[in-house]
Amino acid sequence: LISPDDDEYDLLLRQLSHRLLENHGECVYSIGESEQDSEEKSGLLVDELNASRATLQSLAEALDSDCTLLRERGGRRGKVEEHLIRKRFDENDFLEVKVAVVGNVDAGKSTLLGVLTHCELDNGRGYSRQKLFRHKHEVESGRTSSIGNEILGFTSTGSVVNQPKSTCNICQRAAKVITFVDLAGHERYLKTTVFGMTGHLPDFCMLMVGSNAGIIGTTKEHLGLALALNVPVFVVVTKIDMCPENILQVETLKLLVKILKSPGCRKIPVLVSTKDDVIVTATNFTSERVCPIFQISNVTGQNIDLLKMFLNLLNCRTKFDDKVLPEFLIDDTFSVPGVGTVVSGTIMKGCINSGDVLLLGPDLLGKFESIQIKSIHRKRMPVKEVRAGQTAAFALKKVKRSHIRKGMVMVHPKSNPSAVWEYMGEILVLHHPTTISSKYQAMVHCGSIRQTASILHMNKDHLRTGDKAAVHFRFLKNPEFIKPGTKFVFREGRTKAVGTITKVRLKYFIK
Ligand SMILES: Nc1nc2c(ncn2[C@@H]2O[C@H](COP(=O)(O)OP(=O)(O)OP(=O)(O)O)[C@@H](O)[C@H]2O)c(=O)[nH]1
Repeated sequence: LISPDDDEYDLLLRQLSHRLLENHGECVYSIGESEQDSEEKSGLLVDELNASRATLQSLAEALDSDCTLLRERGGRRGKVEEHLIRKRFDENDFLEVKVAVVGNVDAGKSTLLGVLTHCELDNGRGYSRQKLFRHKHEVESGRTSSIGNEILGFTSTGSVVNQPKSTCNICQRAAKVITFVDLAGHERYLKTTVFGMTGHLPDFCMLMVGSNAGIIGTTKEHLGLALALNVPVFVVVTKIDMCPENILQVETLKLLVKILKSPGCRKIPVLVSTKDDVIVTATNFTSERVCPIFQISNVTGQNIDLLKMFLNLLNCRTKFDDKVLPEFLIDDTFSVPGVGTVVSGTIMKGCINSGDVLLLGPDLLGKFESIQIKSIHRKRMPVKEVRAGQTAAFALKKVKRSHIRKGMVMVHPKSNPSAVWEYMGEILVLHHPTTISSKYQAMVHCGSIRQTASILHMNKDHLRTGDKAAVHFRFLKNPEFIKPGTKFVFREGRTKAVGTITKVRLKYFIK
C-alpha cells in the first residue's frame, strides 16, 4: 500500500472490491501487520503509514466507501492500524444484521433495546422499556406481534443514526442496520422464543443476564438453543450499577464463565472491557468459538459505548447468493386495510422485484399457486427490488390471508418446487423427562415452519436426555417445503430435541 504503481493499484482495487462484495459491503483492513513468522517486521514507520493510509483511503473512495480508523497499536518496527471500510449505501439500501435477544424475565432485555435505539438512559424503574412498547404498535403495516423488532442504524463511518425522541428515516440514513428480535423471557413463551430463533434466522444471539439475579430460569435453556442452532452468542450482563462487586464477580461472572467453558458449550469466554477487546472479539466472532461478555448498566450507561461499537462491527453471518432463482421464506402474514394481504420474511436466494410472478406454497395439499407481487416494503420503506439476505414485506395480488401459513415459501416458477410429508433427521435430545420411542409426536420448528410431526422409525429403540439418533419423521397435517442441511427443533412440553434434516423423502414428493 505504500507506493503502488498503476498495476499494483488496480490489483489492490480489485482485491478490496472483492472483499466488500464477499462481506455484504464492509471489511476490516489491517495496515502494517506482517506474517506471523516475521513478527520483528511488524509495524510501519510514520511516513510509510501515512502513505499506506492515503492509498487505502483513495481505494475506498474509488469504491464509494468510507475508511474509518478503528485502532492503532505498536508493532516491533512501527505502528499497525486497523481500518473499517464500509460502502456508502444509497437511501434505499443498507447492510442488515439480525440479533436475537434472549434471557430470563427481568434481565433487562427491553430496557437495553430502549437505551440502544432511543439513545436515552433508563431510570431503573422501566422508563426505557415503555418507549419500546409504544413503538411496538407502530410497526410496519399496522403490525403487532409478540416478537418485537427494534432497529439501530450506523452510518458508513460507524456513527449511530438513532436519536432521542425520533425514530424516523433510520434506514434511509444508515449504511448498516441492526435488527433486534426481542424474544420473550418467560418460560411460558418458550414457543415464541423457539420460533424467533428458528424462524427469524438471526445472525447472532445476545444473551442477557441480570448481574444480581445471575444465571436463572430460562437463561441456560436459551443458551442451549442458540448453541444447538449454531448461532454465535455474546452475553450482556446488565444492572452492574446495583450489584455488589462480590456477587457480580464471584457468583454471576464465575458461573457464567464456567458454563461457557463446560464440555456442552466449548466456548472461549472473553470479558470485554476495552475498545481493543471489542475489535478483536467482533472481527473473530463469526468464525471462532469466542463468546464476548459485556458488563453494562442501562441506568449509568457504563460500557454501552463498547456494546454499540461491537454491534457496529458485526457482519451478517450467512452468505446469500443473489445470482440464482429467488426463494422467500414467509414468517408472518397480515391484512392491511387498503393494501390487502401482506407477507413478511427473509429472501434466502436471488432477487425479487415488484410485479414479479412467483409460486406460493405449499398449500394443505402440497400444491403451489401463481401469485403476483404488488409492492415491496423494506423496514417500512417502499422499494422496487429486494435481494438475498434482506428481510421484506410483500403486498400480494388476489390472495386471501387465510390461504397463507407461516413457513410457506415464494419461489421462481422455474425452480419447480416440491413439498414433502416425510424426512430423515439426525437429532440430539436436550431434555426429556422419560423416554422417546416410535410414534412419539411433538412440534417441529424448522425455519418458520411449525407443525406437529410423528416419529415413524429411529435407529434406536428409546431415546433419553443426551441421546443422539437418526429419526424418520412424518408431518401430520400437510406437506412442507424443507431442505437437507436445515436445523430444526422438536419440542413438546418440557421435552426438547434439536436436529438437522439429512434427507427429504423423495418418493412421497407431491408436485
Ligand atoms: N438499576 C438498573 N435497572 C435496570 C437495568 N436494566 C434494566 N433495569 C430495570 O429492570 C427492570 C426489568 O427490565 P426489563 O427490560 O423489563 O426486563 P426484560 O428482560 O425485558 O423482561 P421480559 O420482557 O419480561 O422478559 C426494569 O424496571 C428496568 O428499569 C440496569 O442496568 N440497571
